[in-house]
This record gives sequence, C-alpha cells and structure tokens, in this order.
Amino acid sequence: MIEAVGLTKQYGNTMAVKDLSFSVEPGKVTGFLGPNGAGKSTTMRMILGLDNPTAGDVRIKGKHYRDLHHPLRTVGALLEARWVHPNRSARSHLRWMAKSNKLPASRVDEVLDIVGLTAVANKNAGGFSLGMSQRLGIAAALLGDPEVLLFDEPVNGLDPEGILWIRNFMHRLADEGRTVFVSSHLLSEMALTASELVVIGKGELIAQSSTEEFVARASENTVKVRSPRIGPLRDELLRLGVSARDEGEGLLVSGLDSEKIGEVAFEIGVPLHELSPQQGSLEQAFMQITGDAVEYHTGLDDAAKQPAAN
Ligand SMILES: Nc1ncnc2c1ncn2[C@@H]1O[C@H](COP(=O)(O)OP(=O)(O)OP(=O)(O)O)[C@@H](O)[C@H]1O
Repeated sequence: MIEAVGLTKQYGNTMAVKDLSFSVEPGKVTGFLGPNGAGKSTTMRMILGLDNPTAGDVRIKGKHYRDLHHPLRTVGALLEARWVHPNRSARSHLRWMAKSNKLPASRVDEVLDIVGLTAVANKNAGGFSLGMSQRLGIAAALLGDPEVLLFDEPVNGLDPEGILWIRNFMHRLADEGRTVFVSSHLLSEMALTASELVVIGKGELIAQSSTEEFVARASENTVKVRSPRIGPLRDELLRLGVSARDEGEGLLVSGLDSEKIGEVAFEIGVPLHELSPQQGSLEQAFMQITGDAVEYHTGLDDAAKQPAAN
C-alpha cells in the first residue's frame, strides 16, 4: 500500500509535482500514467526517499521510506536499467547487493530463477541486452521479497517479447498479492498491463480509477451500424438529432445505444446487418479527459505509434 497526500515538489521555478494525492492498493497492477515530464519519476523518487517533498507526504505501508527498518524487504524498485557494474556477473552483482543489505545469499539464486536468468548468471552483465538488464534490475528489486514494487518506465526500449515478459511478470507479482506501481507514458501498454490507473499531467492528478472506468467514462461511446439501406436510417437518426457519420460501408452512431438504434431501424422498416457497440480506446479516453493540455498531445503522439488497444 502506497499513500500520497498533497505531495508537492518544486525545483526552482519548476513545479514538478503539485498537490498530488493518490493511493496504490495491493494485489493489482496500478499504472502511473502521464506524458514525458509529467512528474512520474520525481514522484517515484519521493516515494523511495531519494528526493524530499517540498510539501505533502508519501508513505509505504504507513511509514516514510526512511523509517522502514528493512527497506529492501518492504519495497523493491527498478528505476533505471543498466546501472550494474559492467564487469560483474549477474550473480556476483546480486550477491554484492544481498550482502550490503544483509539479505541471505541463498536468495540470489532464487531471484535469478524467478526472472529466468539462471543460465546466464555467470556472464558479464555488461554484455546483457536491454531486456536482460531489465530482468536483472527486477531480480535486484525482488531480493528482499518485498510486498511493494515500483517500476519506472520498465518497457522503454524493449522489443515485443521483452514487453510481453514484463507485462506477464507484473501480473504474476500482483497475483501474489504484492503492490505493483508501474509508470509509463504509453497508454496502450498500460491498458494491457494495469487494472488501476493514476493519471497525471503537469505534476497534477487528472484521474485515479480502474482502467475500465477511465476508458468508459471518457471515451466516445459509439455504435457501428451496417445495413443495405443505410441512407434512410442515417436520415432518420439525423432527424432525431442523433449524431451519425459514414464509416466504411456503414455508420458510426454516437449518443444512442444499440437497442434504441435497432428500434428506430425497425420502425422505419430498415433491415440491419450489423449493430455493434464500439469500445473506446485508452487514447480516446486520455484525449477526452486531458482536453487541450498541450503536454498530453506530446504523450499521445508516442502512444499513437503503438498498436491500438481497445
Ligand atoms: N533534479 C531536477 N532539477 C530540476 N528539474 C527537475 C529535476 N528533476 C525533474 N525536473 C523537472 O520536473 C518535471 C518532471 O520531471 P519527471 O522526470 O519527474 O517527469 P516524468 O513524468 O518522469 O517524465 P519522463 O518520463 O520524461 O521521465 C520536468 O519538468 C523536469 O524537467
């Protein structure tokens, strides 16, 4: 459980995080979503006591990070990949970490196995691919078997296989009952990874809700309609003041649910070949909620390059 109340961080004239309040529950993956520069890393650093808030407060399981007796047994974090000493093997890197944090050496082989690095444990970590480095970083975060895990942009730069591995791994950690908080500027990725979202823009909270609610609340709910006599149906819907625009061979209708559209078609004797509600994408939801916040459109441009996630 992570709880932030009125969290604020100012660097000179830059308000990186402003009066941010949210909570992150155990047993699910919570996405921390916002475009580049929104304040995600700053927030994560404050959670981990690496930066002091200008105002407000953030606690892990009711305590400030600095007051945790065994921090690594409570919270594990992956902030940046490739921070390992290049001439160390994965195993010796983790052994050194375990020793300096008074964790049992036996845990090293366990975490190597959990992240699937046993076969390369004695290889030089400097030669690892980004995906392998991420796995090593995750192994380090898991050394103390913590209940709370923080990942800052863990899929950045990974290939599709690496992205899938990370996504499945986060689900597994959440299924084990852990609190998993993962930041990303990629909306499509978060739609597949997180069941809960904390959305920020320009350092401020925009929304906290389930991913499903976030999309449902903000997206344009439309119904796709196909008919061999689409013209009369379009005219009737427009006459009723319902918005309907041509799309492909059919119509995209908004502002009227599929039952009502079916009734209208029946009343004017138009046969239907398709009547299907369309689920809005997270991109649409993001657009809708953030309105004209310029910084968001920057984030959306990146997200638009990803495969659509409906
Ligand atoms: N140490 C610092 N000194 C001055 N300004 C900073 C510092 N760290 C962050 N900032 C500023 O605070 C704002 C938030 O940055 P932050 O890195 O937290 O955002 P982010 O959402 O993590 O973005 P990204 O995905 O690009 O890392 C930005 O305007 C950034 O330039």
